[in-house]
Amino acid sequence: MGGTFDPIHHGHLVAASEVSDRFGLDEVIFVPTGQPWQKAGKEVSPAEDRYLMTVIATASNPGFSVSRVDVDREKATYTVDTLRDLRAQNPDADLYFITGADALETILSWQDWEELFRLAKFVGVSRPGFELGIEHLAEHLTGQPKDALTLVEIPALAISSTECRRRASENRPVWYLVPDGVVQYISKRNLYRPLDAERLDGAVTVSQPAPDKSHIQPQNRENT
Ligand SMILES: Nc1ncnc2c1ncn2[C@@H]1O[C@H](COP(=O)(O)OP(=O)(O)OP(=O)(O)O)[C@@H](O)[C@H]1O
Ligand SMILES: O=C(O)c1ccc[n+]([C@@H]2O[C@H](COP(=O)([O-])O)[C@@H](O)[C@H]2O)c1
Repeated sequence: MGGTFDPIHHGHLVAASEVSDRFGLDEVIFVPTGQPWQKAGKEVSPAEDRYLMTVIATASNPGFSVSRVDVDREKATYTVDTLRDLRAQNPDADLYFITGADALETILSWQDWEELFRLAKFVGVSRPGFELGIEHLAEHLTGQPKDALTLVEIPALAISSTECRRRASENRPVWYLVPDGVVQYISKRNLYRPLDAERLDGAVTVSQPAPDKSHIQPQNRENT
């Protein structure tokens, strides 16, 4: 499953889990983009932060892993390259590429899109606010195997990374929209920092009070 994951949220994780169950996948590989060319001009967090948040979010699931192929490639991220690299690393695997309804809508604008269906089977998942359809692709799928593209309804989670970033920048909670470790990573790295930095600094001070040392004996204090 490819994505910018800025930050990764429970919508991504539910999509991966549902598709894994539906297709009996051995593993779901999350592939954070390196340089998402269709988001050029928009502010995107450093690839290393997005990669680490993805590692944190998936660490507890033995069926999930994270690949650096896109993060380490020193050029714009194209799915055609992602799939070629994953194919080279997994020559005997059946590859599936999981994509949400919104991304599927734009697939004909992707680099070398004609090649994509030769490299992997595609799975399009439902997403609130977007039509899950293949009308725009129908003529391009003729001649392809029936399972070249499958549409899957998943439990609806109206979560987006955009909304998570907005909330974080307004100092509103992202708890339960993203995994707990990702909430903590966003705070630790000051990602999506509010414009009003003073307000954030205040909030950090309040949420991270100095440790209570009143239980430490006076002689111990002298030793520290
Ligand atoms: N809530 C969701 N339900 C189903 N699929 C989703 C959901 N959120 C994202 N996806 C899919 O996950 C993939 C990666 O998405 P991406 O990292 O761009 O997240 P996003 O929430 O769409 O981000 P942004 O709001 O910054 O555009 C895409 O294929 C996208 O369609
Ligand atoms: O290959 C392309 O040209 C292309 C263009 C836009 C998006 N994609 C892929 O679609 C996935 C979701 O992208 P995004 O930007 O919505 O996070 C991710 O794996 C991207 O690399 C791929």
